Amino acid sequence: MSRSAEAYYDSLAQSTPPTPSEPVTFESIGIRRPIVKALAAAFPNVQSPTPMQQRFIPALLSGKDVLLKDETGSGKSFGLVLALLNKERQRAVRTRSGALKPQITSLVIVPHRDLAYQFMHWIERIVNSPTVQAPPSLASLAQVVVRDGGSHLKQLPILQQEPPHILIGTPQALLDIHNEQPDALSLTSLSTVVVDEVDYLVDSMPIKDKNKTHFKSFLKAKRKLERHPSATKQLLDIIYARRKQLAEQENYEGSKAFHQRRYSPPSPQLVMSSATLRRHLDLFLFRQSGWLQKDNLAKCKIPFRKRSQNALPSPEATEGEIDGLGGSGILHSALVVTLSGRIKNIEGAIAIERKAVASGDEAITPENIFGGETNSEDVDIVNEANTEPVEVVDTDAKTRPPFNPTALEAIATAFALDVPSVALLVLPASAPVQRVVEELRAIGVNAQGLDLLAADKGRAHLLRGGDTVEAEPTLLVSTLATTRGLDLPHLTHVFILGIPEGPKMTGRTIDAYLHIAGRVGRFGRGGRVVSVVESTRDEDDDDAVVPVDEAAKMVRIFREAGVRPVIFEHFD
Ligand SMILES: Nc1ncnc2c1ncn2[C@@H]1O[C@H](COP(=O)(O)OP(=O)(O)OP(=O)(O)O)[C@@H](O)[C@H]1O
Repeated sequence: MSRSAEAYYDSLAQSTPPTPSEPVTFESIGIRRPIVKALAAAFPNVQSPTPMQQRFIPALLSGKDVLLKDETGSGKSFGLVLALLNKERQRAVRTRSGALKPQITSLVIVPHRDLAYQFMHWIERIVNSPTVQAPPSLASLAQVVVRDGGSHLKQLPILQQEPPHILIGTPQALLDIHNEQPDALSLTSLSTVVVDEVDYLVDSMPIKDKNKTHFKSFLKAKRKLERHPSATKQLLDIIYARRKQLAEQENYEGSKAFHQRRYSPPSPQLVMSSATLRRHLDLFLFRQSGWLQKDNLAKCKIPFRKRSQNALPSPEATEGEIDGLGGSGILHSALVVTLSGRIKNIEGAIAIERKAVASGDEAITPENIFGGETNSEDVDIVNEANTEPVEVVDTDAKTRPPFNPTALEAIATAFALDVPSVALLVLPASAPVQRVVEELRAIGVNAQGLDLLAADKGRAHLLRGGDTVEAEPTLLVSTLATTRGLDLPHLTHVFILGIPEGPKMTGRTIDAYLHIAGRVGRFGRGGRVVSVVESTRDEDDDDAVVPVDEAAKMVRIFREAGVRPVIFEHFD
């Protein structure tokens, strides 16, 4: 970037926020006019930058490192895409023939394949906007590298022949490519590196007091983490090897190393983003990693607003008054499946006034759906409505169901009663998605695996706006590992099976809950989050000693996250 451009963006980043009478536009924060026009045509709902986009986009365009933290669904990833599209194409290198060859400008590291494709879809939509005349080829603008049965290595020649402006990839796929052909990613001459969902990709340990009893096991776990760094850590260590070395030197040699750092060749700016950033990770990134330029860093963060108990909604609150996480109007509920097979609301849930979401005059009750034993005739009738042919589940040939059937039944009932259009079910990280889809279909739910590569399924959900109502409500099924950061605009409900990141309760558990819940309530929309957990408590014997059960953990998650659960009306 030229010095004058850098100074211009820097002045935008430094400038005092405009007064309310001065409308802030994407152009006024440095996005070029053709991109703004294409954006307006492709995403008519995106009219002006959010306050956080107003802060981080100019900072990114000025070449600063950026640490970005804002609520789920607040437009962080989308704003990053706009800023990256806006960047000047990276310095071209002279080939032997003397021609100028473009290089990869920005590398975006994301935790899973579907998020990579989401970035790609956004770029594709902007580029294919009718306002863009003679659009560049999509491959020259952006490419995705993900591990799909080893096919990512076949992409090497394409990457080398036509390096994209923006390369989006999952960490292991990128590392594989780098190990195979170190020049292919031109890692050290990139202009920008973005790590989205950084707290998922870079692990760190909470700081422990040496006098505490578990200090030895903490040290052991810490050493293990250091011996086996995540693929993202390895990549960042490669890209920022020089920065790291100088940062370490600076610790010992002070100002001499500081001057060396100032005059050493530029390294790519680093942008890291997430809705949750625990203090120990913040400290690790800032003090220990050596990746960031501390004196050229914009920290664009809103603090996590953990509300005090008093700030929680009163029992008399109505739906509109509930200020949920990740946006206003999210309702959080939890259904508990007891040892005796009952399904009931979690202890402490409050009742609120609520408009019925399910359509139709006839009252729908759990009994109407699962009144007695579900027999095969019932299943066939309901399945007729499914748009997809259903693979018949031969239960005899199958092993034991991976989940408590009553828990799946609770989800099916809640889905039938409350979901008007599209809901998401999030399973634990390594759960068998297809198997659960089959089990749900067998009990009449129009379930589909969330697959953003299949044009007729998940991808369609991703690309459509938020106002379409499905002819038949759909339940998209995914896992914790594949939902981080996904934007499904017309989702109204999220169901969570079990304790996220369980069974141990740590800060990551709370963060995982916040991220899953954050798939609804995006950009000020409402939504509902329903967890379904099992209880191991004996209802007939209050004094029986039992191991800490999922229901008790769920109560703790709500408490730590500052959420008061509300009663899911259709259950006890
Ligand atoms: N300035 C804007 N005005 C209106 N809508 C916007 C704006 N910026 C982004 N959006 C919309 O907000 C939604 C959420 O965006 P995005 O996925 O970037 O959020 P996020 O903060 O990255 O969420 P998460 O933390 O869950 O990853 C998208 O549907 C996007 O179209």
